[in-house]
Amino acid sequence: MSKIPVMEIFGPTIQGEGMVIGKKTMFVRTGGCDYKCSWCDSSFTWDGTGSSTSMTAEEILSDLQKIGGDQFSHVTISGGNPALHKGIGELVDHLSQLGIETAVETQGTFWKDWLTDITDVTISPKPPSSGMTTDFAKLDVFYERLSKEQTSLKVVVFDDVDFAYAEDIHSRYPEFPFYLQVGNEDATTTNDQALVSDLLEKYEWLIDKTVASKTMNKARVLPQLHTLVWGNKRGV
Ligand SMILES: C[S@@+](CC[C@H](N)C(=O)[O-])C[C@H]1O[C@@H](n2cnc3c(N)ncnc32)[C@H](O)[C@@H]1O
Ligand SMILES: Nc1nc2[nH]cc(C(=O)O)c2c(=O)[nH]1
Ligand code: SF4
Ligand SMILES: [Mg+2]
Repeated sequence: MSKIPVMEIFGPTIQGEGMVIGKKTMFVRTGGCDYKCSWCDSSFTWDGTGSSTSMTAEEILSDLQKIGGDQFSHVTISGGNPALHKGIGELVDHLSQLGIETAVETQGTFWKDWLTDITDVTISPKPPSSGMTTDFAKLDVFYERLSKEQTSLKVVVFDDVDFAYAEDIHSRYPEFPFYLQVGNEDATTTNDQALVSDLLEKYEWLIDKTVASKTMNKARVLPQLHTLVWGNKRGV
């Protein structure tokens, strides 16, 4: 039984991003990441400013039920990079035995076999503005092993260079549904009004870029809905 470092368990809330945006879900956020994106909105999972609790799959399930009661049937596992942790396989087994759907958010750098049992897999390769470099051989493994029904690609875009990177990703992996997401440049501000106005302006810019791109005819463009509703608040 391998333990999982857990930073936070919260919900039910709505999935604010990507392929199941708007869906009611619980969140399990794991600690630790192999990346350190310059603009990471969850850097407390890896920069030493947050603390994790080492938990078994059974303990996580019990907390989910304690916090969410019978008011959920979907659990999103995010991080950090949840694909660093072997023990999540057991959690996914328990949840699917209970008829609870699962989602995972990962950047596509480490494969785990339990990923094939996840209902909604979001792979989010990182554009140049993050400061990270994509290992395409690793992404190819995800493309080979996951079905297009259970998977989506989501690229966060901050500028023109990121948009060109997004076009490249979508072209390389055409079978996976593709999502563009507005980048939040200030993931710590508490000035919600200024943040929302800035994010909506960025959203319009990203829509304009998408409309003008023949590569993006099938793409979907989304904001982070939770940020528009709750700003940079944690645990929502
Ligand atoms: C915090 S990450 C955790 C999962 C995984 N490490 C990953 O990056 O895919 C969850 C999602 O938030 C996105 N994200 C992180 N910081 C962001 C920001 N400042 N603006 C918009 N999206 C952001 C990531 O790209 C990813 O899609
Ligand atoms: N509501 C809500 N939706 C989300 N979608 C992805 C999130 C994440 O941090 O991985 C997230 C989050 O933290 N909250
Ligand atoms: S890969 Fe995800 S969790 Fe890791 S630093 Fe980047 S955005 Fe943050
Ligand atoms: Mg987030």
